[in-house]
Amino acid sequence: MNSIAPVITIDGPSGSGKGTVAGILAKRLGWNLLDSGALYRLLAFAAHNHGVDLTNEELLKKLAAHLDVQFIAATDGQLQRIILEGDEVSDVIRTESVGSGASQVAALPAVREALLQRQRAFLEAPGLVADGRDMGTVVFPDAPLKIFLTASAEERARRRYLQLKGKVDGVSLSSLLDEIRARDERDTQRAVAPLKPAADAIQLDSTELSIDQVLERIMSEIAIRDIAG
Ligand SMILES: Nc1ncnc2c1ncn2[C@@H]1O[C@H](COP(=O)(O)OP(=O)(O)OP(=O)(O)O)[C@@H](O)[C@H]1O
Ligand SMILES: Nc1ccn([C@H]2C[C@H](O)[C@@H](COP(=O)(O)O)O2)c(=O)n1
Repeated sequence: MNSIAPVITIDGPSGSGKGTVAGILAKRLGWNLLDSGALYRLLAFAAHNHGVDLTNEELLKKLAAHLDVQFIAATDGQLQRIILEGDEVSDVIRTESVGSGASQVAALPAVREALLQRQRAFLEAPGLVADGRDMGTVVFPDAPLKIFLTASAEERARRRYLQLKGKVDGVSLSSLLDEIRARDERDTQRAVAPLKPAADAIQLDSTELSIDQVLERIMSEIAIRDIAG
């Protein structure tokens, strides 16, 4: 176990429920939270604002190293807030187009390298819940509990549809399914830190499970390992 504090990693494809589960778990345990996907989303969003092409690895690396971002922890009545260059961007970075841009910049080795230390710096006492694609394989390989959360692409598209319906114009189930499949393909097939379960990860298929059932499973793994004090 890390000498600073324990880490629980939750990796998996888009829409599997990682972010939801990681947020609830961090709150329940009173631990810190790393939403690593938000860093890639912020980079894609900042690149768009600064007119940087999503294939320009050298400029993206510099932008990643100097990203002016603040994560404000969730409080009882409020979700975590994200501030980029002084502006609140918590909602605008959640669109599927920013997600797609994030998936493109995330395939660039220099970008991943530039964001590595920034992600590891989230590890502070009393502990960290980190969600993403390579938390258990690359960023925190010594984590005492690694979860790989999946669900069928159809179920993930259905969840996303329910999440966006009424909030985003022109959203359709079939286009969400296409986007999820395209993102899965890019995230699993890239050469560097592809989405895959760590050898010692517990694989959890949430297709037929509620959020509470997923949390219950993870809490029982925490209890078995006695990692939360
Ligand atoms: N087990 C579940 N059953 C039903 N709905 C769920 C479940 N888990 C998550 N959801 C819902 O699915 C949607 C997507 O979940 P979430 O954003 O946590 O996924 P994610 O894996 O973090 O996706 P991304 O990687 O794209 O950020 C949310 O609306 C969430 O409430
Ligand atoms: N550890 C991570 C986290 C995210 N990414 C990339 C791949 C995703 O498609 C994109 C957005 O992530 P999300 O917010 O949907 O979890 O960012 C990654 O490569 N590694």
